Amino acid sequence: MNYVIGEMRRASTFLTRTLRSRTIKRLTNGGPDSAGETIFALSSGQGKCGVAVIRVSGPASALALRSLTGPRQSFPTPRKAFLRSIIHPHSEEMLDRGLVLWFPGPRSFTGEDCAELHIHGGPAVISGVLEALGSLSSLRPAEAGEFTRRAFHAGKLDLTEVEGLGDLIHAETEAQRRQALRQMAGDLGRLYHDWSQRLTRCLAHVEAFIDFSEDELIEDGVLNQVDESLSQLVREIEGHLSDERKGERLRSGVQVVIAGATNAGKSSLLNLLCQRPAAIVSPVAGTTRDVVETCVDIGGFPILLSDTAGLRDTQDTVEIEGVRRARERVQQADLALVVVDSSKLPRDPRHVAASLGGQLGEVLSGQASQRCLLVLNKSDLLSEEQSRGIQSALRERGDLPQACLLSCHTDSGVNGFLSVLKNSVQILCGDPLVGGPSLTQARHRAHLLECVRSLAQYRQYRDLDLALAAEGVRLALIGLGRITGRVGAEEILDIIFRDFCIGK
Ligand SMILES: Nc1nc2c(ncn2[C@@H]2O[C@H](COP(=O)(O)OP(=O)(O)OP(=O)(O)O)[C@@H](O)[C@H]2O)c(=O)[nH]1
Ligand SMILES: [K+]
Ligand SMILES: [Mg+2]
Repeated sequence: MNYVIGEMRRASTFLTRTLRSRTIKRLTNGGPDSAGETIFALSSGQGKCGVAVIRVSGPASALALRSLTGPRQSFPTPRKAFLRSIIHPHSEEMLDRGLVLWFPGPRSFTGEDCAELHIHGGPAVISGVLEALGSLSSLRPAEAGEFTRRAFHAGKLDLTEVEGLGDLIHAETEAQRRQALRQMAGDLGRLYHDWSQRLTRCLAHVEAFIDFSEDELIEDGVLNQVDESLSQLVREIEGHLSDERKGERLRSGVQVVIAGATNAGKSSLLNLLCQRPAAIVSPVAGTTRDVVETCVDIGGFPILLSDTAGLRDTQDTVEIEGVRRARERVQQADLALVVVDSSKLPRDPRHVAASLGGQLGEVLSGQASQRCLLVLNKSDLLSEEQSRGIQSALRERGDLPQACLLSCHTDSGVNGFLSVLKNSVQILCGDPLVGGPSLTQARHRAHLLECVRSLAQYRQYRDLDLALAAEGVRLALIGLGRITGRVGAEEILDIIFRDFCIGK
């Protein structure tokens, strides 16, 4: 978009006003109060290990490194590892020999001067070196997350990248690692940043229209272009939101519930999937009452598996509560594994599908859209003929969900079931490397919804009161900025300068 802006004076008034009274306040609280302090911490895990890494960040990092390596050893060149004796600065006792690294700011993780000491991982060595660092008056122990917070304030990472880093540290399965790594690399942040920039441009154009249209200093059609850009943006954000929570699910684990009639073998299936006797198995109907939960990795995807009480009518008050909890879990689950005792299915294959449909309805209680898999257990109890009959009934299963015939006792059919389960979970989580980056947190979803709502305000007031409409765009921008933690006056100015070619 090109504007015909005649007067520099007017333009600069507009800019100043944009800056002073309409700027979006920096959402990052300015910066760390602790800037200027030098912090240190053990960055590797607690407990005995081969190598431990101690990190130092802040202006006194060089001093700390010099103090702990003594005057007779040369100071390391940047970003290279050097073997050095680590010496207590006051007692001059040698504490260890290890690798030291020097990362002068701003080319460091935190953007500040940083040092790393790679020492032996024994508890006494670690505490000795930490004590030596603490004995230097300019240093103090870091608080939780303080290194990353400094990296954020230095602009090294935006909030989505910080969250990606946190997720990477906590990733337990391959797919979680891939998703976290992608987010940490800034894919998600870039997507939101691109949206922010487009919104900012729209906002600048609406504001310019408010200020200059009366004097006919502005091209016609500017607002139409804004309308079009905003509609396109809303479509993209809504597309990103309608991902069926794939990324969030992968991040926090897919909720899979095992449900069905008593004694169908639900607890046996749970134990088989987690490879340990997590739940009690017995021939007594109604053995499981509480929900039994366990986490399993199915083909790289994280699953939160819950075994539930068998569904039946009962007078036992404890069991009644168990059944209530089971039904609640089924409602909340991403995927239900409905377990059926196949040895109790009708002998006549023509009646198998109807019987399965009835049992399924009993478990799902009307939730037709619920994703589920049928697990026909105890196949070891079937005759060859029965087994063939069930298989053929399943081939013509009509509107029944996918079904697997297996035995928890002999493991027959279990591999086939595992691959069906993996496929279902993969569909629920998506491939974190394919397509746009996934929405991974409820926090992002909330801010994006806020953004879409605010853009509806723009449309609502566009022809009634342009100032109110512009406010909608501004609120949308704040919503997006909250996700990355970066919406600043400077960014608005950058775009205004670029688009308006003022003061080149
Ligand atoms: N023959 C055979 N028996 C099985 C199989 N799976 C489970 N069972 C037996 O079926 C009985 C019930 O198994 P559970 O795993 O306790 O069944 P459940 O569905 O959890 O039962 P509730 O918790 O009481 O609802 C036990 O005696 C198991 O040993 C199987 O594949 N074949
Ligand atoms: K049982
Ligand atoms: Mg059980």
